[in-house]
Amino acid sequence: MVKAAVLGAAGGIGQPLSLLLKTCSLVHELALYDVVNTPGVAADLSHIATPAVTTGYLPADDGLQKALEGCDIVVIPAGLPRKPGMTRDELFNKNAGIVSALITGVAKWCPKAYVLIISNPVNSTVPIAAEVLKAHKVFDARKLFGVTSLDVVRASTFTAEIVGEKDPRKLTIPVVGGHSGDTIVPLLSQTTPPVSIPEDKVAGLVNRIQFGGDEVVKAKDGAGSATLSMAFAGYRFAEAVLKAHSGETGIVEPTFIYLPGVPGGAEVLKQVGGLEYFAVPVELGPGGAVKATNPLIAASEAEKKLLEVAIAGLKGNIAKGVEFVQASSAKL
Ligand SMILES: NC(=O)c1ccc[n+]([C@@H]2O[C@H](COP(=O)([O-])OP(=O)(O)OC[C@H]3O[C@@H](n4cnc5c(N)ncnc54)[C@H](O)[C@@H]3O)[C@@H](O)[C@H]2O)c1
Ligand SMILES: O=C(O)C[C@H](O)C(=O)O
Repeated sequence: MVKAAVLGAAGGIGQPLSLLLKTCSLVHELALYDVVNTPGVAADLSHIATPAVTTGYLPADDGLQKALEGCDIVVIPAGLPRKPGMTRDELFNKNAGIVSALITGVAKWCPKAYVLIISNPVNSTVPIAAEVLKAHKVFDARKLFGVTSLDVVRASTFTAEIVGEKDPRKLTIPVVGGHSGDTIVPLLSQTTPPVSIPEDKVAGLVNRIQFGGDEVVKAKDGAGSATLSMAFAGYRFAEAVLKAHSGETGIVEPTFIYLPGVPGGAEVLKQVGGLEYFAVPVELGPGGAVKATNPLIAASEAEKKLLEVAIAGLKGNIAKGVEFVQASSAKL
């Protein structure tokens, strides 16, 4: 029996993501938590004829505790989205506190759950989550994931457009680094099956993958950022974790992880100047991350330059998250 919780379930991502989880045959109980509107969202979803029993919780009456108790997987899209002109880092001041409070709940009530962080800035909110779990002595790096799947989905979609592949799902592209602008590094040279991208199109394609989020923020014109494509991508990653949990083998998905705590992570860490967090394709198993793969060694010269820029950007983002928790850890 698998219990899943969505924290931030009434939001733009939370609602469609909860809908997809409600239709997932690997989920038996679905708990929706938000500071608003979850009773309505849960009532609505509960009429769908699938087995997952769906309940909604608000902060009152120990709602977070009730949502999290017994959870096997917690997906967190709670927090503010960007408006045009903002960077993801500008969300830090609001979202850092939201994520650390929710992870404190995870540490207390479901410390063994897989935790999938969607809330931005992912480059900092994942280190925040890790530090909170460490402070509570329940940190298992194999179960904490920064969800970078939207970058992977975009890489397939935009590359397919350029090479004339009608079904983007056929293209697998390792996207590594972090989740913001030039910390996102698509390793197009390692696309499988191999594709031939016209040389004059490569830089534009890389830029579109790195700044795809801005494209949506701009188009939504003040009404938020990617929600539907994110729900698709977040569900894809959650389903991968659940399939691996149920024993399916051979599942590999890129995700932003704490390298020192994942088998194979030390190899990647050496290659990224000692950064402790980095997204790489990760093999998943019943306990979460089984092995971090290292596609960086085979990066092309141009990709190595992109990696240098990503590493420099990530350093500050990661330190900011770690320092936020260390400065406030007395309050946890
Ligand atoms: N990782 C990614 O690739 C990715 C992609 C898209 C968006 N995001 C991020 O996901 C987050 C959510 O985006 P959205 O478009 O769904 O925003 P939204 O504003 O539509 O929804 C956020 C929800 O979080 C809830 N919330 C706020 N504080 C909370 C708390 N303390 N506890 C529980 N719930 C709380 C809000 O009530 C709201 O329902 C943003 O930070 C956004 O930047 C990440
Ligand atoms: O761009 C954003 O702020 C949301 C998200 O991180 C995205 O990549 O779409």
